[in-house]
Amino acid sequence: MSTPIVNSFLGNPLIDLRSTAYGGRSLFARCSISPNTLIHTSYAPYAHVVYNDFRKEICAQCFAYAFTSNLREWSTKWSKDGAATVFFCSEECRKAWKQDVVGEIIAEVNGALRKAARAVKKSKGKVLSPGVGAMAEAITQKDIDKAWAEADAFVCSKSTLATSHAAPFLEDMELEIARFVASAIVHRYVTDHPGASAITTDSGSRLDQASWMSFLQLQDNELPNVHSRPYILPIHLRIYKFLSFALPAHLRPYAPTTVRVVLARDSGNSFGIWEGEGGEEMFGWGMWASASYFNHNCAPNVRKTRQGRTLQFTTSRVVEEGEELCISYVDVDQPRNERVTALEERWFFTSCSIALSQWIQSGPRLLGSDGNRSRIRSHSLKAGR
Ligand SMILES: C[S@@+](CC[C@H](N)C(=O)[O-])C[C@H]1O[C@@H](n2cnc3c(N)ncnc32)[C@H](O)[C@@H]1O
Repeated sequence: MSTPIVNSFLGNPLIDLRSTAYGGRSLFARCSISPNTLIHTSYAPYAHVVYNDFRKEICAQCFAYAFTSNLREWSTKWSKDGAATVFFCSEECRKAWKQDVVGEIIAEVNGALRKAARAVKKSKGKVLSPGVGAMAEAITQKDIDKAWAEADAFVCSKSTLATSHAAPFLEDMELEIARFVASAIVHRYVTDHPGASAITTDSGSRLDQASWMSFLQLQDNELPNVHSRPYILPIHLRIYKFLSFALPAHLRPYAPTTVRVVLARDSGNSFGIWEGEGGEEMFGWGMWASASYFNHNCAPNVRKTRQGRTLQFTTSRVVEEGEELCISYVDVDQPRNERVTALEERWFFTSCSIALSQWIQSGPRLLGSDGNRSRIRSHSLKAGR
């Protein structure tokens, strides 16, 4: 059965989602738009993770950074037996977070995942993933499907995942990815169990308009991602097996239908959670589903800013009726070859000829003072817009 189309932009008089000939779907101006016009707001990430190293320094609600306030860590906390302790910049943020039960469940899950990771490490139970290394160069969709089917069979045979001896060991960064996926599972669970949550979709402080349906419609980048980084498939399979072992029992049934879907959409659609405009640090990353329809241009006409957990998109110049609305995925001040490499490796496209020719003609001047500095930070596994 095909997934019904969820168009988050319906009803927005300014912008429209259309197909392009060069790069999937993209957003276009429905009318002439003045500079500095807010054209889209994406209220909260559907899935996100703050790196464990930043846990005490980042407000769990608004992502404020303690060091910006000359503090080493936040002192307002929430804690519960078995859950990961959560830190806030203010009582107001703590209250807002408490009101939205998703945060509390995620904290409990993070506690459970950490405990499971320790148990696995202690038991030294490393399970080798289905071998894909040898064929990584020429890997096809069929190979990937087969590897996931094998992982499904492994996960479904209860005995294999009954003890930590059988569950795979995850490196620190892999555990961060597992926590990211788990946050999407919690959102699904809470949506399916409205009694568990005070979540509403009409308030700016709650879930994005994004539902699981709209999440499913994000571009699936599994194959290009595996081609670009062949080592990622065994990692993804390990994360799936680990979560199937480590998730609390009520969330475990979501793993088979969620883990692969989220991992296939993470690359190419996620945004880094940065210190702020022009900030140096990336604290983690998230997926704001409705924010992921802006295509890239090295001479962008839209600027992305983050206000707490909300992403806002604002025009940086006059945009004509019918013109495409683009952000830049990379630092426009980077040398051209670096931008091209980053776009190819992380967003899987090379056909940015229009964007590049515009950039070459105008130079970085045109992009100058709009404050849009979406940088790419290389990491063994992650890079963020
Ligand atoms: C965040 S998504 C943007 C929305 C996407 N076009 C869609 O249909 O879902 C990023 C992906 O869009 C495509 N894309 C974005 N900008 C592009 C460009 N300038 N040239 C070619 N493809 C582009 C690439 O496939 C990239 O991985």
